[in-house]
Amino acid sequence: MISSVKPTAAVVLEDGTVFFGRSVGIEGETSGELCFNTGMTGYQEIFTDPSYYGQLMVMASVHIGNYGVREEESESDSLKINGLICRNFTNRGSRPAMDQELKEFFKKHKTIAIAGVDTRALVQHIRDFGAQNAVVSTDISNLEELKKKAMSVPSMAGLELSSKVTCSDPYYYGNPAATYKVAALDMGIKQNILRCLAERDVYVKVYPLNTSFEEFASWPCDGYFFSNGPGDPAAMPHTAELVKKVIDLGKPVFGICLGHQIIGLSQGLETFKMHHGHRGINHPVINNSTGKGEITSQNHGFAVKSQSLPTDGSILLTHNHLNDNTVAGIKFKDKPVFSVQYHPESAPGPHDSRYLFDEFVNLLKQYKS
Ligand SMILES: NC(=O)CC[C@H](N)C(=O)O
Repeated sequence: MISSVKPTAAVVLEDGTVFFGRSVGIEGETSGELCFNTGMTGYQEIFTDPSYYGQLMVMASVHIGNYGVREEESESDSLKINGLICRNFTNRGSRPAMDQELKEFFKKHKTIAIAGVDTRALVQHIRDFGAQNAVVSTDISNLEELKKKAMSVPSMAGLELSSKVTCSDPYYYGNPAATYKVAALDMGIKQNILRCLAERDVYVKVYPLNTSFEEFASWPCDGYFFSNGPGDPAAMPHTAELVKKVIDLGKPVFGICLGHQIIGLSQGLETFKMHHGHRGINHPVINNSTGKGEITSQNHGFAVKSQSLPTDGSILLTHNHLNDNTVAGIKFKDKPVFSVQYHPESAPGPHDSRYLFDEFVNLLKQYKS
């Protein structure tokens, strides 16, 4: 135990390991896939990122809540994680610009948060034994029962979750008089992606996941965007079909994270579930054409298999993750299509990779002329 306070909550892993803590928000029980994020800042953006839907978030950073919440800095309209596990949870944030305490935010969105957990040991456990499911509960009277429940949580592999976080109707973002128009498929799109496009003179029409190809392709636009999102990309064959048809239209296409994975799947590439994924704001990536490194924001548990890239050079490996050499970016040789596994919009994280939005806009410009 790292706290002398009596435990009032626990995380029970499917392998039977138990970590104790105390409840800091609402009482109850929640479950999902355990993952950890190593970012030192940016908890609000992380907790509201729709790509985390279905996951229990362990924050490796020790202090959570110390700068409160500012609603307009959310990446979506609600908290998207299934539950929070942290070490120190601060009840009183100190930042003039905050508009509420993180605790209030968790209460408002009815999301369970527990603190006082030995998160260093828990992160090492996930790192050593891989991602696994767990239950978080504020009732710790029957740990055996919680373990059974943890074992029955559905595996993330094979789960389609985008439909839970996509918009219900199409909407527009940005300036209608902007120079460029882009149709975006919302698989769980982060706000900052829309801001990054709008800031570059792009007007975006955002479509729900279940949009037909005919409808998606009917808006007169200069290019297409496929967003980030939760779940297993291999569980979305209909979306891969739509993406393939869109790519065949010949207009510029850009994809981020889940969008990147589905662009890969649409061309016959394969994806796999990683041991414990990449989630943080200092992941090193190399741009293979410039030889330059970039420090990136990442959040993914699946990746494109490098061995599945075609040997004829029709799809180029533009970026690699420097820690494990996994595929971090691809580009089509003969089409204006490219995608990255990481988050150039950051939020949170460094801005090193914003140039990718500029490259997309350059393709839109070339296409228009
Ligand atoms: N941020 C994302 O788009 C995540 C993509 C996918 N759900 C994964 O975990 O790999």
